[in-house]
This record gives sequence, structure tokens and C-alpha cells, in this order.
Amino acid sequence: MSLLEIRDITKSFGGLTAVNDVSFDVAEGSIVGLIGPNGAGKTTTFNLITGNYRADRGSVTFAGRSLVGMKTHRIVKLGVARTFQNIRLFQQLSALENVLAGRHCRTGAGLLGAMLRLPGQVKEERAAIARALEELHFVGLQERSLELAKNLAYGDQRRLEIARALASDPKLVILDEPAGGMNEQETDQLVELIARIKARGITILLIEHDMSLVMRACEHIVVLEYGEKIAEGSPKAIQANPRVIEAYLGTEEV
Ligand SMILES: Nc1ncnc2c1ncn2[C@@H]1O[C@H](COP(=O)(O)OP(=O)(O)OP(=O)(O)O)[C@@H](O)[C@H]1O
Repeated sequence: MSLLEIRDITKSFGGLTAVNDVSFDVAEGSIVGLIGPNGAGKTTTFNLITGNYRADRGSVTFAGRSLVGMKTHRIVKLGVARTFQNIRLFQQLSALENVLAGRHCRTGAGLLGAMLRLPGQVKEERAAIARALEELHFVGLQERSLELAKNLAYGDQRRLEIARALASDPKLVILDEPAGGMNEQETDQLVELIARIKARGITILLIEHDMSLVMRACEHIVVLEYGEKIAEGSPKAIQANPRVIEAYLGTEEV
């Protein structure tokens, strides 16, 4: 069954059509990769899913509900969480506080309850902290929970963004170049982390230029070029597809 259905989405910026009539599905429980050359429209596609941009045409349906025109915070509440190509952490806050910010959408107590320190609020806060620590442990950052985000190594900041996304109880996690700036060992660990996220029953859609990661981690790959989908299929089929090789992969061994 498809968790996410994208149909004929189009988005233009002035005269430039960044995404042109793109359709694809993300099956529940799967790991799908979105690849293509620089400027192909990958991040724009993500922004159309997460409500950062509104599609000019087409539909985005998540768990049977249309996301078009929905505000980002509502989309997060429905179960779509993301990380960013250019890391967007609260640099002056601790790792733990960053993950708590990701949990915020699932905590109910309002400002008054927080100010009055009502018992329900205190209990909820404790539960949120426990959950945030679990997510830090899950991504391997348990030792760094009180470190400011800005003091974390680049690869650790990427993993912290993943922990923050997971804290929002997503059904779908969207990762924008999660291996960007990572060394080989960190990338290997990321492949393993992605598999463990899937094992939790969470569906994953990712953009990545590191083909060793894409081919190892993804079950299904969608290829964009100049805003259009030029291919989709299994890693094996994509690696052998002449159009994809010409547009993006080249003739090098991947
Ligand atoms: N907000 C915007 N305003 C104007 N043009 C934009 C905007 N966002 C993206 N574009 C343009 O749309 C095209 C697609 O960009 P997009 O970032 O989606 O590509 P991408 O496939 O994610 O590229 P990369 O791999 O380099 O991240 C590019 O030509 C880009 O310059």
C-alpha cells in the first residue's frame, strides 16, 4: 500500500519549472531514494511534500489525506518529519533541547500549564525528556546530550537532526542528503541507522548524492532530471538504465 502518493506535481519559480509533472509512490515500510543531478528538483519535491512550497498543479496524498495547502506543522502532526540539506539545528541549544523541540508537536499542555507548573505538565515534560534521550541513544549521541549543537561534529549534527525528526513520532521520515559531509565510516553507520529506522516500521524517503549509500540503503529509486522523472525502479534496474547513466551516474562503477 502507498503511504505517499505524488501525482503530476508541478512547481515553477518565475520562468523556471523546477518540478514538472512528477508522479511517484512511496510504499508503506519502504526506503525510497530520490536522485538526480544538481538542480534536478529533488529538494523542491521535498518542499512540496512538507508544505514549505505549494504545488502549482498536482496532488500529494499522505495516508489517504491531501497535503496540498496544508501548513507544515499540521503535516508534521500527521506523521511526516524531515531533515535538511543545510542543517537546521538550534545551534545555541543542547542536543537534548533540539530533540525536545522535535517532540513539541506531540505534547499537549499549553503555556498556562507550563507557567503554573501544573502536575500534568511536569509529568509530560519528564516523559518528553525521557523520549528525547531514547532518540539520542538510538542515533548514538547519548554521550553528547548536553553538548551544544554547534560543538558537535558535522556527522553528529546530521544524526541529531534525524533524532529530532524521530521524536515527532513520524510515519514517514524525509532525509535530504543525510550523508552530506560524512566520511566513509560515518556513511556506513548511517546505512545501518536507516535500516534500524525502517525496522521501527517507519517509511523513509531520501535524497542523496552518495551512490554507495543509495544503492545499499534503498529498495526503490526515483530519478529526476531538469524537473522531470526520467526513471524509477530497483537499484539494480536504475544502475543499468542507459538514460540514468547518461544523465547522472556516468560510466563509473557505482
Ligand atoms: N525558492 C526558489 N526560487 C527560485 N528558484 C528555485 C527555488 N528553489 C529551487 N529553485 C530552482 O529550482 C531548481 C531545482 O532546485 P532543487 O533545489 O529542487 O534541486 P535539487 O535537485 O535539490 O538540487 P541539489 O542536488 O543541488 O540540491 C534549481 O534550478 C533551483 O535553482
